[in-house]
Amino acid sequence: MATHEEQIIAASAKHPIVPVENGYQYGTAGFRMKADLLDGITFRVGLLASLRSRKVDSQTVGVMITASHNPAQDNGVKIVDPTGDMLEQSWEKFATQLVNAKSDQELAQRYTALAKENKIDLDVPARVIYGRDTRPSGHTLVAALNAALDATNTTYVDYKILTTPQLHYLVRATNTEGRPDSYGEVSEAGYYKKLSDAFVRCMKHKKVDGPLVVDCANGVGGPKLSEFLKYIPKDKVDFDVQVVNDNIIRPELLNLDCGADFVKTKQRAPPVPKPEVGVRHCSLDGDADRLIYWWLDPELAERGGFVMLDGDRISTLAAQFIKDLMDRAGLNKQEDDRQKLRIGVVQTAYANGASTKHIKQYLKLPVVCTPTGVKHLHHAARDFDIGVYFEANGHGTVLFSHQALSTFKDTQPQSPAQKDALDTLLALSDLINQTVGDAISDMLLVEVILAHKVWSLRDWVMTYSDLPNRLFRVEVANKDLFRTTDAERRLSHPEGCQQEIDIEVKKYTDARAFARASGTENAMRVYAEAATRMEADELCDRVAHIIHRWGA
Ligand SMILES: CC(=O)N[C@H]1[C@@H](OP(=O)(O)O)O[C@H](CO)[C@@H](O)[C@@H]1O
Ligand SMILES: [Mg+2]
Repeated sequence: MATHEEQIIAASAKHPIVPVENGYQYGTAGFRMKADLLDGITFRVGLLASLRSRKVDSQTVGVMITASHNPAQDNGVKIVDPTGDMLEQSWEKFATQLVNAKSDQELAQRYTALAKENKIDLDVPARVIYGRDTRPSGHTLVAALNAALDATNTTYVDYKILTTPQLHYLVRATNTEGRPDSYGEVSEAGYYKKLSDAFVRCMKHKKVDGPLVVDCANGVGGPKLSEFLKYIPKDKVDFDVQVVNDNIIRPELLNLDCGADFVKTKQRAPPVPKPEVGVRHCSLDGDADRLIYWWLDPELAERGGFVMLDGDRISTLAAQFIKDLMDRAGLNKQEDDRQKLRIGVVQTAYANGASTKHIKQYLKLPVVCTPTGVKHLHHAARDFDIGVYFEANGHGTVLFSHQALSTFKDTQPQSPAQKDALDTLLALSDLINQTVGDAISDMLLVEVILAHKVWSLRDWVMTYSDLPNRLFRVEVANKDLFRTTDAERRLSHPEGCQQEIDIEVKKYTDARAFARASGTENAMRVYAEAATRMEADELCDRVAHIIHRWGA
């Protein structure tokens, strides 16, 4: 029988890597690029997934093939850990090492070396499950992945087309099957049943505030949302959803002038289908893990008629609602601070300053700022019993600790109102995807909160006023010259650059600006906010000039 190394060498020869000058790096979103570069990379990620499974006592590891909001010709591949979280950060460098091996032989040797260094027994079973978004290239990448799984004697299940959060759900459900902490039935249908059951429990005696048009970016969210809607019992909840931009037959339409990323970055409605004034809308991204609400409101003229409710808004809404429920459930009353459940919000530097102020001063909750990338937010949110985290772009979720869940379950209610609050908290913990940000689950969360509060989108947006802001992309010769500190809010390098930014920021009212190298693109990003639109634009311009000059 051929050894592992021989099997890997033979299989790898059919999935060659395309060398690039600076090598590949497992980044915020795994490996993501033009799909035609990804065959060899996906093969090698398959090798790592099998090592990872063997490292974690043969638990099931996930692989997701998606490029989210990127154009249709791109694709990407990333690993999901057994808990449903993203790949443990200390393993990202192993992915980078395998992918940058120069030959099939070197690859096989690195594989064996990694196994040895990490004390991985290559004879124990390895289990992997995987899914992909609607991109046509996903099909061939799956073949590369299978080849690696076969070469390493890994057992696998192909879940075919899924949203990214569905795969995360399935990984956690698989690894908790039959246990007291079972995450749900191990199937796509199980995911729909869990969400719809929790939604019905949350919506007892409540009504959804009118129709909702959901723009699915012409991605996987379209068919999956339509499927999910079939699970909602019409006699229990009247949820009038119109699914639009759900054309997955023409792949070139994916993320084209629609979807959450378009809405957030362009700050305008997708042109197609023509949005109706006053109707509630939301947009998902290409793999359905981001969510942005919006509508056209001619009466809010200072917003140009287009009003957007982004990740910061979802996060403040959720934090306030959960805090209020905990008050009503009598859980914030404990005299002893050590017994209190700690609720907190995690944001990045891109969160609008007005949202941060609102959370601190009005909701009186702690706010933590982390570097960009959901893995950082997810990690920080774990430090709370109830950790609410969202990136401004609409990616996020709420994490409940074991302590929080057992408190919700074990508290004996003294009144019907208290019972109701405790039931709702428990139902919310099932409704919210705890593994990763999930646009479908987050949308249901928003609908539940608005229904409980009997709020329109306008009521929601009136909770505070966003500071006008601008996000700008600056191309520089070498973005690596720029290094950040203080959760990316300041530049430590090149020395002297931050001082110049500080001088500009001081010239404006309520202003804030920062620059950082993008982790997903070869460019610098500059963000600025200030009291007025003009000031924010001008400040952004000036900081962009500074970055341009230092980066030349
Ligand atoms: C300003 C911005 O939206 N940045 C995005 C973007 O990261 P950059 O490192 O800024 O390219 O892509 C990340 C992955 O999707 C996402 O987590 C992040 O929020
Ligand atoms: Mg996405």
